[in-house]
Amino acid sequence: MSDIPVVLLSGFLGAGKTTLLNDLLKRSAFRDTAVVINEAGDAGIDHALMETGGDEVLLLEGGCICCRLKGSLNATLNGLLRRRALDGLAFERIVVETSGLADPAPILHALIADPLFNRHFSIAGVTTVVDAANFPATIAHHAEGVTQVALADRILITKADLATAEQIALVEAEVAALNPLAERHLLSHAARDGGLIWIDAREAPRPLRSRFMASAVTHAVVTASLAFPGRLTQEAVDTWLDRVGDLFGSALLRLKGILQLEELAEPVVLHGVQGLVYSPGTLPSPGRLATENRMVLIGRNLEEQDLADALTLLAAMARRAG
Ligand SMILES: Nc1nc2c(ncn2[C@@H]2O[C@H](COP(=O)(O)OP(=O)(O)OP(=O)(O)O)[C@@H](O)[C@H]2O)c(=O)[nH]1
Repeated sequence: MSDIPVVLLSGFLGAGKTTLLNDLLKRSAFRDTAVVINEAGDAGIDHALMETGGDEVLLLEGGCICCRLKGSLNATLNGLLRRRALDGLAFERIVVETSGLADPAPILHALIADPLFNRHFSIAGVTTVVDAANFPATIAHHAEGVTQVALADRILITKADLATAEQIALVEAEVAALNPLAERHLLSHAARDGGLIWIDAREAPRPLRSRFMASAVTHAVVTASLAFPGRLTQEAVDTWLDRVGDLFGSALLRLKGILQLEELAEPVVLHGVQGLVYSPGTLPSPGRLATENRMVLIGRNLEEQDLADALTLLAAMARRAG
């Protein structure tokens, strides 16, 4: 896969997204990163900026690129791609800072529905920033705060220096209830690592702790995942996806899978958002995922058992070797 990985950086208003981006942009390992921001006013990026053209694309001192969202995200990404081809703008990865009130699901949906996006880019995960002091209040009043956490592949809990140990423990428990599978990190002004924004969803996820993991506690967000052996035909996967679409419709917020297909030597990656499923391709170095299938379903207002049943059905469709 020679496509450009795109990470969505999500998190509620003031949670600390820009602060993390500033740290990321100082790291030499990320000098070939393009950052898309969507603030109308000041970028908040505190590097010395050097304009490379009359438009919204800025070359930062350390070599990174900062680009203001103009029109749709798809148009902005394609604009960056054009500038890369025509003006030699150099970047290998993109981080998109989403608005604090944005639900990542429609953003992911718009990206994967676009054939041009799929030809040149791939989704490399959602990283969500959570404010240790304010998270309970955020999710009590804003549904977007819940979805931002539920759909994350990695969660960074910021402002640990402003919260008590009890507050942090409460936030960690709430975050784990909403999204038991995401990796979690605690950050403060003294201990910050913007590099953690980066996550490649195509990399092997961490092992599941049990055959089934489900969490249905708060805010009606349910997550279920299953690891299972065997190989699936493309036809079986298509049938299963149709079935899942019919059963859950738009209540299924997200689907993430790594599957062994009979037709392919390497495991294939699947992303589904709001009824649309796409595959960015196969995992070139699957490591321990060379033989196993994994599927994660995240839904809203669904029964945990229904998600588990759908996963069991998929596992039953896999043929065992020999
Ligand atoms: N004490 C402390 N303050 C932090 C930390 N992270 C961010 N802040 C502060 O929180 C405020 C908001 O941070 P931003 O990085 O601008 O947050 P944002 O998510 O980009 O905000 P929006 O653009 O409004 O969505 C700033 O004053 C930061 O300095 C942290 O770990 N500790």
